[in-house]
Amino acid sequence: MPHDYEKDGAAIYHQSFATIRAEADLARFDADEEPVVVRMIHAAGLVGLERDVAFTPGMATAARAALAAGAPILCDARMVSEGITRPRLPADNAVICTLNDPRVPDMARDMGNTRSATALELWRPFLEGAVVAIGNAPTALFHLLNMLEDPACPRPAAIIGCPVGFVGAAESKDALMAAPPCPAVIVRGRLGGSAITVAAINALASRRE
Ligand SMILES: C/C1=C2N=C(/C=C3N=C(/C(C)=C4\N[C@@](C)([C@@H]5N=C1[C@](C)(CCC(=O)O)[C@H]5CC(=O)O)[C@@](C)(CC(=O)O)[C@@H]4CCC(=O)O)[C@@](C)(CC(=O)O)[C@@H]\3CCC(=O)O)C(C)(C)[C@@H]/2CCC(=O)O
Repeated sequence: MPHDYEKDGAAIYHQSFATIRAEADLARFDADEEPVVVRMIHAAGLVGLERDVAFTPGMATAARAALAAGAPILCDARMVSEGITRPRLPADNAVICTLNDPRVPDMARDMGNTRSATALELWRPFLEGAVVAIGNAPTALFHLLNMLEDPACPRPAAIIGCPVGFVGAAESKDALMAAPPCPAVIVRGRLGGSAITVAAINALASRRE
């Protein structure tokens, strides 16, 4: 007997988002934030994630405006940059991931840091007004915060700071929210990851759903 299952992609999304809106407590999010949180929950398959999502005031509005104005999107990992749905982007925005640049391994050895963190040194020409998406590497978020301690370092328009894991993830996100250098959103604690981060970008790039 063949399995019967939903085969219409739009219907699957519709049903998922309706389930999330029925089950999650989204009351504290504004109209620009709510669709972002819905997509983050959707990517993680985890109602309850909303309790750990923290925006600085106006972050979602600022990120939407930056993307509409053509801001580049700077990603820590290819898993993030590859997940961004290009047709959603409002201004054919550049999506940049420098992790696999051939200069990075030698630079990382010289800097004594991970490739993920070191790759951010190649962001400097693109950083002003950019939307940053860090979904994997805690060291990348820590290094970005260190770069931005220099007042001469160009400022991004917004940071999605959702690295994941057990070493440095919670600490790097706490550091971001303790002194945000620009509008930011995080998922507190160990939770995070490339899929959740991509989902946030894809929501911010879309008209409200
Ligand atoms: C310590 C690292 C962590 N990686 C995690 C989780 C995942 N990483 C995957 C993959 C495929 C990649 N991770 C690298 C970024 C690699 N991961 C690290 C580093 C060693 C250090 C980063 C850091 O601590 O901040 C890092 C290498 C580096 O020198 O920077 C990756 C580049 C490794 C590689 O393939 O060379 C690669 C990224 C590929 C890309 O997309 O461009 C996983 C899929 C794991 C797997 O393969 O099993 C997974 C994905 C998680 C996600 O949602 O993004 C952690 C948990 C973040 C961990 C850091 C924290 C910890 O607690 O250990």
